[in-house]
Amino acid sequence: PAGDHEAYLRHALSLAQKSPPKPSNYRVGAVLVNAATNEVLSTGYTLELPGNTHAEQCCFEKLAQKHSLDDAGNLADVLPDDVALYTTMEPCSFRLSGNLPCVDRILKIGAAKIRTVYVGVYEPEKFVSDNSGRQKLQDAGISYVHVPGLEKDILEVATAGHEK
Ligand SMILES: Nc1nc(=O)c(N)c(NC[C@H](O)[C@H](O)[C@H](O)COP(=O)(O)O)[nH]1
Ligand SMILES: [Zn+2]
Repeated sequence: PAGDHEAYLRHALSLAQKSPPKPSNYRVGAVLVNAATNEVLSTGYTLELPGNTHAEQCCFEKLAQKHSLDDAGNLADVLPDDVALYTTMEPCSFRLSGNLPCVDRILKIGAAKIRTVYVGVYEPEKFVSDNSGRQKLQDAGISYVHVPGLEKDILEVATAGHEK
């Protein structure tokens, strides 16, 4: 039910608040859920893992570590059939750092397992003006759902490290 979606995004937003503010990125939180059982499989927030890491990336890498996988791209081997990714900001399709975008990380895991991506906000124009993630995910057969209602809170947290 729709109410659950907001609850998962609020959980992701609470994770985003743990992210150290930086002027060059956004503070984002992500939660990976087994949609059939509502079990939370993994969580992540921006910079949680060492390096210039994204929330979704941390979500995947933590779960890969838990399953002794050296490449999160192989998570399909250990994921249940109907997984949902909740992320406060839509997955990146390009990163100014040149690191692998999270849309590509999702596509590597595959639509057979990650069925739906729920996002709280679209990426603002500040760093990357034309996030093409939605189209790429939908083209791969992944449902892409914007969950309304938390935009103001999500953006406030996401941009806390930016010059006012
Ligand atoms: N969905 C999402 N999750 C994150 O954890 C995060 N930090 C961003 N941010 C998107 C933004 O486009 C990139 O942060 C900049 O493009 C700079 O790229 P780096 O982050 O340095 O790789 N987006
Ligand atoms: Zn990303």
